Amino acid sequence: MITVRGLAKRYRRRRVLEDVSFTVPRGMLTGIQGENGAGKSTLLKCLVGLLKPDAGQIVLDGRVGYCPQDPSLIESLTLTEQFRLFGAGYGLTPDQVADRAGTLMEEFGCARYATTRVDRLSGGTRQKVNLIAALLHEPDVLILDEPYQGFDYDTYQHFWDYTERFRVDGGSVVVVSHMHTEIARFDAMLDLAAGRVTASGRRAKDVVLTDAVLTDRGE
Ligand SMILES: Nc1ncnc2c1ncn2[C@@H]1O[C@H](COP(=O)(O)OP(=O)(O)OP(=O)(O)O)[C@@H](O)[C@H]1O
Repeated sequence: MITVRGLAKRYRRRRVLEDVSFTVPRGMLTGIQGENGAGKSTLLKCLVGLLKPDAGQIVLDGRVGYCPQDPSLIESLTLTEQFRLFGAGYGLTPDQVADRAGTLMEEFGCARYATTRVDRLSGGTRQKVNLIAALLHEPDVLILDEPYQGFDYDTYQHFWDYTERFRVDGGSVVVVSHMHTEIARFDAMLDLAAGRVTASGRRAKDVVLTDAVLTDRGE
């Protein structure tokens, strides 16, 4: 579960997030949309602790997998080495990393690049590595910033299948998406504009933060 209340963030005098509040219950797939520069990536970076908000509270339950908009990969490492490094950061054993990375590379169609250096990969394959790195430790909460840029059609479909399974298994997912054709996939959509979010979609009421949610959580 993700709970955000009264989040505010500015860069010097540029106020990007004014007062953002929402919740994403377990088993829910929520999109975030908004025009370029609306603050979507800023919001996600605050969620995962890469940016310190100026005000507000964030509660994330469980392990978090974060896929940044721009892959933060080490160019000179092979995929296997890259995942070993991420795995160590997550506290996984080398055997756990090998097992999990092997499965995910097969699933996302990049196993043949296991011993290829990152700087020799195509843009779409780099993006697969970026996504796999976020999934390696079997997170409970997924925070994905335009994760499918450059994916071929099969991988794109596979991404949505994976996300759907993750959601059905009780995970919480937030995806920044500009793909209006995909809007029906989301349980709810958060529109970010002028530093605030409004919710739409079939489960819009479930992402609106109410005092009841906060009371349930004992806050
Ligand atoms: N480190 C930074 N320092 C100063 N301003 C920044 C910084 N990062 C982002 N900004 C500004 O904050 C605003 C929000 O940026 P952000 O990247 O969060 O938007 P976005 O909604 O993700 O955009 P896009 O759809 O283009 O990815 C923009 O005006 C951007 O120029």
